[in-house]
Amino acid sequence: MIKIDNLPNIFVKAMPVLQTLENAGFEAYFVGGSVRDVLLHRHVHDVDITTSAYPEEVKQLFDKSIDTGIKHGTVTVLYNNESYEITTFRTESGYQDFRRPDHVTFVQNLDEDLKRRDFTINALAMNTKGEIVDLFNGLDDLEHHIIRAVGDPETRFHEDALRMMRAVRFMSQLEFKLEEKTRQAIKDNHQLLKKISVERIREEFVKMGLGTNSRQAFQVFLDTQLSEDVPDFAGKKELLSIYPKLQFSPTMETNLWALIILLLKMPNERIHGFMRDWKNSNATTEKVERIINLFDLISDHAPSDYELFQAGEETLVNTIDVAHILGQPIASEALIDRYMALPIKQPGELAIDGRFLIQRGMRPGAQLGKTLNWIRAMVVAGELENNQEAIEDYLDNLK
Ligand SMILES: Nc1ccn([C@@H]2O[C@H](COP(=O)(O)OP(=O)(O)OP(=O)(O)O)[C@@H](O)[C@H]2O)c(=O)n1
Ligand SMILES: [Mg+2]
Repeated sequence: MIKIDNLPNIFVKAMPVLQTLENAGFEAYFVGGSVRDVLLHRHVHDVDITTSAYPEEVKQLFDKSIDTGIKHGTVTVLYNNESYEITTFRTESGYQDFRRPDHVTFVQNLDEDLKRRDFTINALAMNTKGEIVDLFNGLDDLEHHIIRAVGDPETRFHEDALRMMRAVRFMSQLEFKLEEKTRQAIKDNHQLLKKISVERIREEFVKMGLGTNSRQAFQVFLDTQLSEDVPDFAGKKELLSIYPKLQFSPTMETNLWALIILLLKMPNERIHGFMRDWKNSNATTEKVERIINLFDLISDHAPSDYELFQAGEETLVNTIDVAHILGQPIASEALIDRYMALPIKQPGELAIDGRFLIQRGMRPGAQLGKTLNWIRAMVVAGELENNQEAIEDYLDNLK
């Protein structure tokens, strides 16, 4: 049996939680992503615990707990200022709608619990001694970098169709290959994805897009027809097939969306609806629109200092990144240098504000806004010094 020595601190800190369960006569294991990631020497961001104890029994053993998903057997326990999700061994049955089990059945052993998990590499468990339980050759698949469904892939995808998106997401994040039967089952069942909420699909899509192997994963996303069953991608395979041929992968969510929008050759007035279809936040949508606007502007002409100022640093850097990924020649260093040399880089850096103009006797209103914009433009253009006295002199001379 494989045994991990020198467990990362996140496991060491959680060990007393497992020990508490064991001391009370229950079984307890780390399971899922944390076990996979420690074996891959990847960063472990959280640990999930599975146990033979029923939720009520778990709650009795710890001072502080929250019923996060008690219907599905999950209790969140607070221990030493950390929170841990503890889920009772369970199977799932009766998948009426291809997304969430109708009901869960608690089971008495770990084997039954591991059987219903999505991929062999996610069906590994680890006990308090650091020993790995591997019922489906997950260790072998980890070693050979293979994503393979546990047991029958069709059954796994009918239980939860989101798992098909998880398959390509893990391909991208872990740089793994997709086992042939698992791939075929996705191809045969991609339309089940229609039943899944856009929020859940988006989460996996973004993780795929930002993974280090996103271009290879995207190719499989297209080949298996998964792309036909996500918002606004149906019938767009040809345009999207550029993605796997790009030189680099995006590392920011806003830039991923901007790339997709540009590849889809989307008219500007469609962007808002597209982002809404994917249930993106207004904040993300606004950032993406700013990137597209600047991209269009830069493609059209060399931006003026004021246009660079209006774009702002974040949008400028992101737009340069997007252009770079698309292989568009763009004088990125010169643009950054020019931006850095601007007398002011943000509206708030102007030496005066509206209040200052009002103190000088201007009335609040549209004219005041125009004057402020005008002064700002003069300062950005380097035609007026950014200090109160210079600006006052300038305004006095206008009279
Ligand atoms: N649709 C799903 C979602 C999750 N799981 C199981 O629940 C575990 C935890 O799920 P989750 O945290 O969503 O994924 P992780 O594999 O832990 O990956 P991540 O690092 O993104 O958290 C998975 O490893 C897998 O065993 C599953 O079988 N089917
Ligand atoms: Mg996880």
